[in-house]
Amino acid sequence: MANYTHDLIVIGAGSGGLGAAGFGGAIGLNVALIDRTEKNFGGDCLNYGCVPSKALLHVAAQFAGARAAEKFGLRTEGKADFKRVMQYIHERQDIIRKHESPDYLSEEYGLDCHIGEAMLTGPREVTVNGQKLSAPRIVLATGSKPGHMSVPGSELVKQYDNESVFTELDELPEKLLIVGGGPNACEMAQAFRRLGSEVTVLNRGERILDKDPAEAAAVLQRKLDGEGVDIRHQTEIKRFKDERTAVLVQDGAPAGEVEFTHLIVAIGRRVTTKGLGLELAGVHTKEGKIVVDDYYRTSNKAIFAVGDAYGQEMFSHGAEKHNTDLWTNLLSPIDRKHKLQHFSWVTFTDPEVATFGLTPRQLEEQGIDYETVQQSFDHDDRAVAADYRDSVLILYIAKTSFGSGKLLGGTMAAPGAGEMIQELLLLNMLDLDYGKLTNKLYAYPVGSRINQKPARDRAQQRLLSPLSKRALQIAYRLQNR
Ligand SMILES: Cc1cc2nc3c(=O)[nH]c(=O)nc-3n(C[C@H](O)[C@H](O)[C@H](O)COP(=O)(O)OP(=O)(O)OC[C@H]3O[C@@H](n4cnc5c(N)ncnc54)[C@H](O)[C@@H]3O)c2cc1C
Ligand SMILES: NC(=O)c1ccc[n+]([C@@H]2O[C@H](COP(=O)([O-])OP(=O)(O)OC[C@H]3O[C@@H](n4cnc5c(N)ncnc54)[C@H](O)[C@@H]3O)[C@@H](O)[C@H]2O)c1
Repeated sequence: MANYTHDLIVIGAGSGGLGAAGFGGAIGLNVALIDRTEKNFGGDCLNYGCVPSKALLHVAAQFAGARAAEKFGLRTEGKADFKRVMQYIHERQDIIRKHESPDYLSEEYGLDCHIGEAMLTGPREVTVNGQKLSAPRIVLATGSKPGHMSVPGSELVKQYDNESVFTELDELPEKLLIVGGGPNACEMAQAFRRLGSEVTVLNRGERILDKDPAEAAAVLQRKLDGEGVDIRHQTEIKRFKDERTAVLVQDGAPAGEVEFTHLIVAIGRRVTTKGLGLELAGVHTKEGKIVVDDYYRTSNKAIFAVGDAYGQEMFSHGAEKHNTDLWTNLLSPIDRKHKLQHFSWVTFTDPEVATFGLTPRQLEEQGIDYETVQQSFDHDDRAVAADYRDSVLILYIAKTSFGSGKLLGGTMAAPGAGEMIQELLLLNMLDLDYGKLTNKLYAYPVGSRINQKPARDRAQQRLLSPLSKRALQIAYRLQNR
């Protein structure tokens, strides 16, 4: 320690950096946490990602609810007052920001917070605002940046991304064009459509949410279609004719033009390392990404990467997982390897699409024998009462000659799916048989009873086989003479 200014230096104060630095501070280490601006503390999640997008979706859901009530006599009119919508979003952010500000972090966790552009200037040295800091370990939690369009004519057009949508957009778009088909595009499309914009989505891929199963994505696609979002697949912008007109290609062939008043680009995120001085610290990159091993180490063994900068699980809770593993490795001689067995993610549209555990591709790569169970909501009493029968639950269950098989993963597309899958995720994390749910008693009619339905059906099938029916009849008659 004597030769270093700090025990640990963390660059980036987003979900990744806050977690890495916060734990160090909590155990009493001398930790420096650096971000380029004070308002960036909280990172993408608080400032331009999870929090504002969920607040926006919340407001949009109020509009959808009011419109849905029209068939029961409520009269509604008008579009959203966008300034008030943004005000609501910013107020929500401010509440959370109080616990992620440099002052709060210094006071609560004893962190030495610096505001400025950080640069690695040696294998264990970081320079910020001309000051040299050093530590035996450095964590890069420098995040990612939104991708932008660079087709001919791009310079004519204002491209909103997830940052500028929440900091610069000051009116409700009349005709909104969204490029992308992932969670960001889907959440934005539904939110703005519900607030009153005309929305067109252009997706390069064959379907929306290509990291979730097709059957689940189809449920959301039908909902978005029903709400009037115009989604065009295998479609891209070839060029911008002017600031309001995009010329399209579909599957390589000309596909007309689309007019818009506003454009949001949601085509994924790129890890950016420009200006970070990686070469001075011997940290290698490949195609712009930081090269990391399964233990979050870069090519400089004193320097680690977590969060979006790690390049995998680009979610807030992905950063949380990385930090749990990282701190295990920083504190113990036995290293914890990065593994992706029990991860989950949720797209917070209506319906939500929630996926957990292993995907079919991972199961096949790992040579695991499994069966797929697909459960409809058609006869679920809660789904009937609350009118969400067009929902689906898909489960992957290990094939086994004993018991009912472990729950390996799955996806639900339904309102509240993100909450409803939580007990399934727990079974999956604890490596338990799916059949454990068979005798769980749910309060009627909670939506999560759907999780039990396939387990009960399977138990009933076994119980009602001709042989077991015969045995049950004999047992009954012997007991009740
Ligand atoms: C629209 C949208 C919605 C999302 N919704 C969800 C969601 O609902 N749930 C979820 O789990 N995830 C969601 N995500 C993903 C989530 O926001 C990110 O995965 C997460 O914020 C990444 O955190 P991070 O700390 O790795 O990076 P960031 O939050 O990007 O933080 C990196 C920080 O490093 C700083 N930095 C970089 N370089 C330097 C430097 N040289 N010097 C000083 N500071 C530097 C930056 O200023 C920044 O503040 C969403 C993303 C988007 C775009
Ligand atoms: N609820 C959540 O957890 C949530 C919500 C929003 C974003 N995020 C995260 O933020 C990150 C960014 O999300 P995203 O949806 O932008 O990225 P993504 O990589 O998940 O999806 C990008 C989409 O854009 C399409 N695309 C790419 N280039 C295109 C082009 N030129 N023209 C048309 N379509 C094109 C792709 O086909 C794909 O559907 C991801 O890591 C995501 O997981 C998470």
